[in-house]
Amino acid sequence: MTHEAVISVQNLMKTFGSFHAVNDISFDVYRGEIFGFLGANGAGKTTAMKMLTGLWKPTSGKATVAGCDVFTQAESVKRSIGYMSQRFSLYADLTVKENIELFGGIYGLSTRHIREKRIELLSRLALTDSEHELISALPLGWKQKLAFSVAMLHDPQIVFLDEPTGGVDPITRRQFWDLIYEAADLGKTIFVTTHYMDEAEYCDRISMMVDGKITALGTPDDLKKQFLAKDMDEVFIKVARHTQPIGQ
Ligand SMILES: Nc1ncnc2c1ncn2[C@@H]1O[C@H](COP(=O)(O)OP(=O)(O)OP(=O)(O)O)[C@@H](O)[C@H]1O
Repeated sequence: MTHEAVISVQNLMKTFGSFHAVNDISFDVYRGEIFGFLGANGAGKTTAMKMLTGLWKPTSGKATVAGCDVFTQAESVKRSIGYMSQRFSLYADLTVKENIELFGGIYGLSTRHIREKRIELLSRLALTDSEHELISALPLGWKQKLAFSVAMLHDPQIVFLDEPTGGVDPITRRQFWDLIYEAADLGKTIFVTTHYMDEAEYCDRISMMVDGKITALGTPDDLKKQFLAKDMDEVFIKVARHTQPIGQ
């Protein structure tokens, strides 16, 4: 991890009528960092992520992602990032190979480049024998690993993961996180939302949102100390109940 900010957010707001779904958030994320974006249901994570991925225009504030302004360069933001969500990732009725070719095409890669990427990716994931299987036939854990690799096909600097491991068992989740670590070691920045507190422990830093605001931000160890908590579960519960950090 370096101290070069690749995501920079200042006083970002998203308002629906008079309701502030994202209310004046500010933070930086550094190159090669694994940044956990946590919060209870309805806290504003998805809204913030939609603004940072160039899908929704913020109401006010400032944000740059991979050097692009989310207000004025939303299309460049989309080209510079990878995105994977549990809800939308691969096409279930296409084969593994077809999905890779489809997304490679969407990302603008040449046929030769897609082929090279496909061979390398399937070999790395030990999926070469499954390339003609339909996505719907793969176990969930494999789908998610494949979806992550497909989100990185175009070699983006930053990848946004929206609850990427929902519904899979702890061992498969751990394997998924090995892929995340490999990507971070290569200098990729990972911005990840999760509801699993064991995964929060794997992040370099974590922010926690409550009612549209970031109410805690730091390394897992910092937050445990700050909130006198034995683990991230306890930190989360204290933050979500608006408990003030000790000494404030
Ligand atoms: N288009 C919209 N119009 C009005 N309110 C919205 C809209 N989108 C989101 N909201 C509201 O903004 C708040 C934040 O929602 P958001 O989906 O960002 O939360 P979240 O932290 O991602 O929750 P979850 O963990 O359940 O996905 C919620 O109260 C939601 O109802």
